[in-house]
Amino acid sequence: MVQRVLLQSDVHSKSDKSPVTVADYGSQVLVSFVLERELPSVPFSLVAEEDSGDLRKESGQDTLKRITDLVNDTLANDGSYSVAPLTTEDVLRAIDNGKSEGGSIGRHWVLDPIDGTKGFVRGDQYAIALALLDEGNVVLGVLACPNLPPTSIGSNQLHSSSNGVGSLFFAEVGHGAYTQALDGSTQTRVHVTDIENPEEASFFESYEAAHSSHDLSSSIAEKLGVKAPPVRIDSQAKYGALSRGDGAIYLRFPHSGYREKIWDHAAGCIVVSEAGGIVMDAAGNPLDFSKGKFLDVVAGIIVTNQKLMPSLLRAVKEALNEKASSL
Ligand SMILES: Nc1ncnc2c1ncn2[C@@H]1O[C@H](COP(=O)(O)OS(=O)(=O)O)[C@@H](OP(=O)(O)O)[C@H]1O
Ligand SMILES: [Mg+2]
Ligand SMILES: [Mg+2]
Ligand SMILES: [Mg+2]
Repeated sequence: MVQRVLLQSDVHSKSDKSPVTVADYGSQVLVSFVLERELPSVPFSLVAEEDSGDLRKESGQDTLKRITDLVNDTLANDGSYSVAPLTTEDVLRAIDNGKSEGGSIGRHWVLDPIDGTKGFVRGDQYAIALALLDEGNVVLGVLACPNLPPTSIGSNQLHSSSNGVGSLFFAEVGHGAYTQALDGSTQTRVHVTDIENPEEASFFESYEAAHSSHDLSSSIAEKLGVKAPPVRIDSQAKYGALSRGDGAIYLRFPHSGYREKIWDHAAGCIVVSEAGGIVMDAAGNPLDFSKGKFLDVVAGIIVTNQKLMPSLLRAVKEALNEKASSL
């Protein structure tokens, strides 16, 4: 809904030049509000992407007002909470609830209120991604993908909003991964594909070439013998689609200097792992979510099933060596 009516004036640029919209802030306010109310007995710590800095400036006042109206309309339409309308101060405070640093001690919620903001603004794929860290390990993950159809996708169905209902994925450590349509239909367990032959595999990568090297992934795919063209979609919807076998491999190789954040991978990582897949960095290390808000990965992130991982790792090492020797 917000995606459909979003005005260009509601898209802003952050200090790192990435976009943020009233929907990113509004989603962070709503998730923070609901977590606090639903789980009052759990000490509340939230590591979330957005902060209130720009909204506290004079230039941010109109945006803050629009976020507050959006959140109040959403709460009123939903009707689950009978509370007085939130003030702009309440909204700033709810956003700032997301300031925790995470780490290896205790429990922390990890939130990307809109992952794939560029996809959201384009009308393509995006996700709301929430995970729970316990002593540095991801123990719970939920991915809502409003534009990802609940049935398996082909590459031709991905680049425009689905007018129908989207997909929800969730996983708890040791209990498998599940999906259901976002309208609340029955839950089904998901499994990654059991393809062993890379010639039958297809792979996902970022839609945005600025977020992941398409050249490197194409060289890896070629070495591995993958025949299908890349399926490019925004956000952790890639992890969701992979968890139910829509594709076999996800390759992510950010350009040098970029540091990955935990909220871009925590929920997706547990969904895929509980669906039987493996998520590693390019050196074959598991992702370490215990170091605060950054993920220190070697070169990039690769995801696939147990059978394909050894040959994928070999192809990645070869492609990275070739790239290094050509520099
Ligand atoms: N330069 C650069 N390199 C690598 N990654 C970056 C970069 N800039 C941003 N980001 C992060 O990418 C998140 C979305 O990327 P995705 O790969 O999921 O989607 S896509 O690239 O838009 O297709 C995106 O998440 P959101 O900000 O939540 O949309 C960013 O955290
Ligand atoms: Mg962002
Ligand atoms: Mg993100
Ligand atoms: Mg985001």
